[in-house]
Amino acid sequence: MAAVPALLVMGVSGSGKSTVGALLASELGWKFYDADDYHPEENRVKMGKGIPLDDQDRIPWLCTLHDILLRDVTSGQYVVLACSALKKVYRDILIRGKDGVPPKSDAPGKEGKPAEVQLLVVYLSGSFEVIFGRLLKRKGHFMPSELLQSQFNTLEPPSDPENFIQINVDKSLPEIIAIIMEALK
Ligand SMILES: Nc1ncnc2c1ncn2[C@@H]1O[C@H](COP(=O)(O)OP(=O)(O)O)[C@@H](O)[C@H]1O
Ligand SMILES: O=C(O)[C@H](O)[C@@H](O)[C@H](O)[C@H](O)COP(=O)(O)O
Repeated sequence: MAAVPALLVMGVSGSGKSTVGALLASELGWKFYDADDYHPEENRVKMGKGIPLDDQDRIPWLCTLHDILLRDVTSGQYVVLACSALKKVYRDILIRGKDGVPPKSDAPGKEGKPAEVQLLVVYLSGSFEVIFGRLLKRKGHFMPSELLQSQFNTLEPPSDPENFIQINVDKSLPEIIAIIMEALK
């Protein structure tokens, strides 16, 4: 697999993004970002009330994350981002910024190619039952476990031609890290 300067660890709430992402960044010596830390207050309040986010809530947040990734990668900093990135269009925004948002039909065409972040997507997949069980045990987090079904409903697993690997969350953390390290060789 070609070398990439950025890893996106994605999946539904409770799939292990933050845990795997932080471990991986530490193992690789790369900078770690947790997308949860970049949600505006309104998004946190909304999720805290048990209301799922929609595209309007997520798109500005994803654009901010793209800007951070692009800034770091352009300066030679390698990064790991843990982010739900549930839909294909969300991952496109992380890669291409707002140019990843599908244009409105009357929008004029864009000249030139937008700046892209080359990333490998690590998709943490698992059953509703396993992940719900982990969320129930997780303490001190603003995300209510009742939102998990909406996360599964929104989820568009990555598929070709996206640059991705899929790992089942039934595996232990050391196994998951080893698989990702192998994919980076
Ligand atoms: N592979 C794993 N095996 C067992 N427990 C895990 C695994 N990955 C994550 N966990 C646990 O599951 C819970 C959810 O993980 P977390 O990283 O917070 O998920 P996310 O960031 O995707 O919401 C945490 O309590 C974490 O310790
Ligand atoms: O796009 C979203 O709906 C959110 O990003 C969501 O997917 C995320 O899961 C929350 O921020 C809770 O954080 P945890 O993923 O850590 O539960």
